[in-house]
Amino acid sequence: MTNPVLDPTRRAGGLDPALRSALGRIARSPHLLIACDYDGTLAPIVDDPTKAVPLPESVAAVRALAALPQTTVAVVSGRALRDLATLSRLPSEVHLVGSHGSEFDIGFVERLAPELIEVRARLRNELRQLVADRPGVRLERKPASVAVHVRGADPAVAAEVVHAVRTGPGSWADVTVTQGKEVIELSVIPTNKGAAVDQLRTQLSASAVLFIGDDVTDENVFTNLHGPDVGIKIGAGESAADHRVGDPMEAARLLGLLLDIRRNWLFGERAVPIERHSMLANGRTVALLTPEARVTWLCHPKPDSSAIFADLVGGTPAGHFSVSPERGGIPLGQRYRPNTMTVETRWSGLTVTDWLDRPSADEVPGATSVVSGDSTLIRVLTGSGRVRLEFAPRPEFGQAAVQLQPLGDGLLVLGSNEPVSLYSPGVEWDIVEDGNFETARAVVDLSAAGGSVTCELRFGSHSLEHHRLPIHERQSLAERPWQDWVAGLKLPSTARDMVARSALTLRGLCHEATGSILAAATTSLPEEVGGVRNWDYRYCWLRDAAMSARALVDLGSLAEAEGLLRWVDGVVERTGGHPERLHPLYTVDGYELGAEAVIDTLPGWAGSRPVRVGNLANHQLQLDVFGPIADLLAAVADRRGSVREEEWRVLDSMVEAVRRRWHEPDHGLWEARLAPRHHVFSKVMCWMTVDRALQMVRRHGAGDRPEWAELRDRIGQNVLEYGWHPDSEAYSVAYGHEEMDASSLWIGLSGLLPDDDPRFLSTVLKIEADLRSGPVVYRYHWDDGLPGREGGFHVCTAWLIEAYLRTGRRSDAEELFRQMLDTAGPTGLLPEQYDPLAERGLGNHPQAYSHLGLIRCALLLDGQLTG
Ligand SMILES: O=P(O)(O)OC[C@H]1O[C@H](O[C@H]2O[C@H](CO)[C@@H](O)[C@H](O)[C@H]2O)[C@H](O)[C@@H](O)[C@@H]1O
Repeated sequence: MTNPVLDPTRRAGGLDPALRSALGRIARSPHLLIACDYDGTLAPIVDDPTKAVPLPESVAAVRALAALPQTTVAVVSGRALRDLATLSRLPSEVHLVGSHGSEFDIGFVERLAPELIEVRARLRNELRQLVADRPGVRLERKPASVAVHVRGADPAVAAEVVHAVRTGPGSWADVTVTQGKEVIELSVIPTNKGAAVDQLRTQLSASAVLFIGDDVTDENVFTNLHGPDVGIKIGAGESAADHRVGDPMEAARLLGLLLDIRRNWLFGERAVPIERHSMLANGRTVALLTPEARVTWLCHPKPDSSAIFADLVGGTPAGHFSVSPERGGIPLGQRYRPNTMTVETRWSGLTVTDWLDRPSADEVPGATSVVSGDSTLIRVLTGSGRVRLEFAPRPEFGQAAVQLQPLGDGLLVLGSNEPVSLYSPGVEWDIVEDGNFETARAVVDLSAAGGSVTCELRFGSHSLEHHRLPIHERQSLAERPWQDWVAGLKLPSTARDMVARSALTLRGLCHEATGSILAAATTSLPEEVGGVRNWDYRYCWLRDAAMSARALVDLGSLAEAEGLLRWVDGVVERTGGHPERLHPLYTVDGYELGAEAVIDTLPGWAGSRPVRVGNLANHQLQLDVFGPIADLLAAVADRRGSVREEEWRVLDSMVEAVRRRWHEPDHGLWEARLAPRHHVFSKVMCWMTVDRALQMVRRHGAGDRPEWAELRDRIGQNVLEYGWHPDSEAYSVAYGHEEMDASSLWIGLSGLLPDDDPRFLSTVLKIEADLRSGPVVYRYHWDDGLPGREGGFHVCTAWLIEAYLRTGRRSDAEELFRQMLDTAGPTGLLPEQYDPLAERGLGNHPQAYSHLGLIRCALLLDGQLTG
């Protein structure tokens, strides 16, 4: 394709919008190869080739780009490699390719065959004679070629020389002719910058190439570009490049802009602190809001499906729905409406009220097709000012092309698997295209709109009809079930509001249709900023879910436990009579997860890559999982006063599974990707499974099971004997391993050891000494085989608080609990971890473990639970 020559005086500030948008897109490639020509591109053309040095602005940009992760920079020049290295003085991170692509710095310089050396000698000799009496013409010798420069010659002489070279030695067999700016070059090996760039692309597995060049010799690179690649020609002349800039200085600015965009994308600059996000939920869908009311995370149709808004881990290009006052400013605050999952974000003159609705035919008599039974995200904007809206849905984690079609009172989202529509009466959308994606932008004047505008993002529906109920009634309908539910809880007086919010959060993580409970609402929020400990928690772990349901049972709500136990029943049934083959986690539907995968188009929260979906822990052996379920069954049975038939069946299966496998080493609850060990926690949980089963049969009239009692005692004796590490004077992480692990507190918390047993007391002291750091307790400090480190783990903090209480250290328990509460975000939510040095939350958010720990501690401190 040939482009018209653009105004070469154009400055980067006035960069062609198409080029700016192409730069924005390619800057977000998972692995980007940036290849630049040298003379005329990084270095302005000068008369004396030995004086061509790169612009300092270009050097700064390419150096910084080369230092970025997943980014490779190469200079592909017609110059001899050695000459290029000497003149450019670029650092070794920048790959150099010389002689028009035949000399590489990374290991595949071609050696000349003897016959080619002979041709080169003839060539040098012939050209020397040819230019001998031509003033201003000079030769440049390279390893496999000779360049004849005519820039210094009179134009008539130059033309004569070029003709003589071309028709003379240029016509020899074995000689390749390359003509550039005031230079003609004869090489004894075929050269082709296009092939060289392709070779680099393959070697580096680059997902896109950006190439900048000025000369005719760069054209075979431009011709080879395809797909997401971007080619930029400098200056005038025919070109196959899609874009053009005026001169090397403009190219330098362009590289600077690319650096800014890519760095921003890779490191998620200005990432919102994790704990400051609020969660919306309706028992079916979860979404996260930033403190500025930006919808930053929403997966659909299930909470473990792909995200349609993944801004949280991918920045703006990964999809968001933003609202803000046109005049700017930061919000005055954000809060949950009391005892609901409705979030209000307030600026001066603007309040945004967000909730996830679940319209149902029962609630809305005579409703029309707008009622799909699926989720609707409702955003009510009230106030008096002008408000800016940006709606950028990006289905499939931003990997599916999307179009927005204005229709009637809203927009249809086209390109998503499920129908999605945005009903937004009174909003005039401006649709902007960016590659395969469209974004809708609007400014609404709330005063002119009567003080309020409502946007309804309808999932599972393409209906843009008006809902017959007024919005305030729909808000009440959505809020009442939450309020009624909280009103029915037996909340402690200790941290009452925080406990209520934690309970609502756990309830929000429940997937009502199936009964499963998510471990957290997100994937890949990092355990270390910039680290690789990023996991997908949008699934139902047997352990976490059972502990969550247990916390709600303790608050007096059995429905979530009943739902979960039905889900567990289905999962156990699908093992085909082999409960010992239970996986640690399942999809919300109760099925096995697909393979763990990385979405390399997403840079991660604050640049913490990779972003993973799925979870390899799915294939681990974790023998502890039965304990929390048996504990939940026992708690439910005690509350309800009876045991259901399917619950006995599940209990029998669990005890049988423990009987068959308790003596095996396993991967343990922290899911370290290491060889199996005899984990103390797993053994204690096996003991607890049988202990709670016995408790149930004894309390609920199913007679005694002496063989269970014998099994329980055998497991108990085993772990008490082998789990103790004499050097640590404590129960350690695993048999024969000295390192401590917070989960070993369960030697006492489970009831296996009495509270006043010296071995428990000693274990508590050792864990406190080794693992507590200010307001948090780390899981462990042993080498789990992964690079980097992590924060303190909230649920471990909760376990230590319980251990303090059990061992008579109430004031320590109260103090640590207060510190734990202080780490929560402004709306009361907790992620998985906390970094006591940086004083910030880490890990997936909100995390069920953290909230169930908070609830249990408050109940214990209040004396409502005896432990
Ligand atoms: O592929 P490149 O990096 O652009 O190299 C092409 C040729 O560049 C050099 O010559 C050109 O730049 C000189 C300095 O500005 C200029 O005086 C000359 O007229 C240009 O043709 C270099 O000397 C050649 O070896 C390269 O083949």
